[in-house]
Amino acid sequence: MDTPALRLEGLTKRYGGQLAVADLHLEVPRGSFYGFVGPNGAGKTTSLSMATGLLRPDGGRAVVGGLDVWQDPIAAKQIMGVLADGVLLFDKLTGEQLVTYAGLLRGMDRSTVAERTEDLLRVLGLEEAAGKPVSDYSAGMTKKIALASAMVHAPELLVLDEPFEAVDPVSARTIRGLLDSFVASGGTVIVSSHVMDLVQRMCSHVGIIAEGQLLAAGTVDEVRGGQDLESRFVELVGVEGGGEELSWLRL
Ligand SMILES: Nc1ncnc2c1ncn2[C@@H]1O[C@H](COP(=O)(O)OP(=O)(O)OP(=O)(O)O)[C@@H](O)[C@H]1O
Repeated sequence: MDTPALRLEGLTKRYGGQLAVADLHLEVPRGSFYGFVGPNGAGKTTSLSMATGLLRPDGGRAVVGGLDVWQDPIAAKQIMGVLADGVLLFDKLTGEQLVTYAGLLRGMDRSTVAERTEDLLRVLGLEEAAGKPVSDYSAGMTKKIALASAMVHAPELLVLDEPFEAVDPVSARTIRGLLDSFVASGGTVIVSSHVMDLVQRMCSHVGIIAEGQLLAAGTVDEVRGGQDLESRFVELVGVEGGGEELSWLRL
C-alpha cells in the first residue's frame, strides 16, 4: 500500500542542445488527484510522456506501482490509462470502434468491452456521435473519445495530459465527476492543466514545473501556503515579459 502510484527518479530529456526536463524527481501517492502545472513549454508533456513509456528518457527512471516503465513496459502499461497530448488517433474509426479497439488491445473480452464502451459513450454524451468517424469530431469530442479509450480497461492510474482542454463546461463537470469517483474508489489521477482555479478545487496534490525544473510539490494546501494557487504559481514562475504593455494596441 505504501508503494506510490508513480515515482519519477531524476527524469531528464534533451532536445538537441535544449534541456527540456532536468533531473525531475516526483512522487505521486496512491489515491491522490495530482495536478501537474507549469507555463507553456515548461516540460509537462515531455515529463508525462517519459513517465508513461511514450518517450524514452535520456536519464532517470519512471516507476508505476513499483514497476519500471522502461524495464517492464508491458506490466507497467497494464495498470495505466493514458490520455496523451498531440498523439494521433486512428481517426478513420468511429468513436465506438476506437474505444472497442482500445479495450480489445488490452486483452479484454468482447462482451465486457461492448458493455463498457456503451457506458462510456453514454456518460460522456457521445452516443449520437458513436457511429461517426473520429476525424469528423470537434476538438472537445476528440478529447472525450480519447479519454474513454484511456479508461475502458479500468486502470489503477490515469495519466491525463490536458483532459479539459477544448471541453465544454457541462462535459468538464461530467469528467470531473467520473475522476472524483475513480479517486474515491482508490484510483490515482494525474492531470496536467493550466487552469489553476480548477486544480485548486479538484486536486489533492500539485507539482509546479517551469523550464524543466520542479519548483514545488506537495498537497495543494502545502504548495499554496495560504495564498490562492494562481498567486503562488505566478510568484514561483514569474510574470511573462515583466507585465509590459503594447502601446500600439491601445485605442
Ligand atoms: N519534439 C520536440 N523537439 C524539440 N523540442 C521539443 C519537442 N517537444 C518539446 N520540445 C521543447 O521542450 C520544451 C518542453 O515542451 P513540453 O511540450 O514538454 O512543454 P509543456 O509544459 O507540455 O507545454 P504546454 O503547456 O505549452 O503544452 C519546450 O521548450 C519545447 O519547445
